[in-house]
Amino acid sequence: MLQELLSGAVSDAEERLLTRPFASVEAAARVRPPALDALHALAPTERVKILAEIKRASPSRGSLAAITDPAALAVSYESGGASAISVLTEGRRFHGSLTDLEQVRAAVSIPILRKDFIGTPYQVFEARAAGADLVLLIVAALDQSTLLSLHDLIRELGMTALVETHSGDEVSRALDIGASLVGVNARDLSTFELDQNLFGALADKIPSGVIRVAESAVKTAADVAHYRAAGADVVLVGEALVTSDPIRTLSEFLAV
Ligand SMILES: O=C(O)c1ccccc1NCC(=O)[C@H](O)[C@H](O)COP(=O)(O)O
Repeated sequence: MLQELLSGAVSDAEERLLTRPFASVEAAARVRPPALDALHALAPTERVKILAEIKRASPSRGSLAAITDPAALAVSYESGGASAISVLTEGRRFHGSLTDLEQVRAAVSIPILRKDFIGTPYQVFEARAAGADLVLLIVAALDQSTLLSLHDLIRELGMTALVETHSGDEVSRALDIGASLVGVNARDLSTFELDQNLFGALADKIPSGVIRVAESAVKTAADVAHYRAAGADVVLVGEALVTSDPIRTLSEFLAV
């Protein structure tokens, strides 16, 4: 499933390349105002931070929320206290787009993550051109040299990579490329199985100085507290926010 999601996202980008050549996207990326400092926004503090996701649908859960106005939802996230916003831009299974990201960029002043299946430099330039400050790199989807070169490009463009892992070996690979922001996804992206204890099992492998992000499977404030107790600096939440009153839910989650 993961390789299918990656190859679908890469071929959709190849389709866009036909009408928006590489050089013009790269130029648009390089002339944007500097990216926001996501490492500062997500830095560890005495309180857990929330990376709030705009998620219409997913392969594991189907349709979640209509979200006709992603910018309005992003404004709610920002006013509810989210530290950064994740925008799922994958179209086939998550029903997102780069237009969503552009609209969110115009509406909020906190960092924005392009959450997608990234496998090529073109997609990284697209992210920056649309206003992203962070880009997701999924270790399981990429060989080590591609992971390193995409990570270097993200940094060269002044952005931050959220390097996502799902095993101890993947955490080692993330640290080997010099990741400063490492996520542990409770969701196995091939089987969709959720393991809320995986973050706690891997957190010790992530050294201090590297920001630790617990991803997925948060339904309640108790779930946020579970991740916080296991060492999460940041918790990434999608479904629980898009299927509730986000401001109320964020206030419960941030009270942990
Ligand atoms: O959510 C899915 O079904 C999914 C399937 C395959 C690849 C990625 C998938 N989701 C991306 C995510 O990692 C989540 O959207 C994110 O961590 C938030 O998860 P949740 O709070 O459980 O909605």
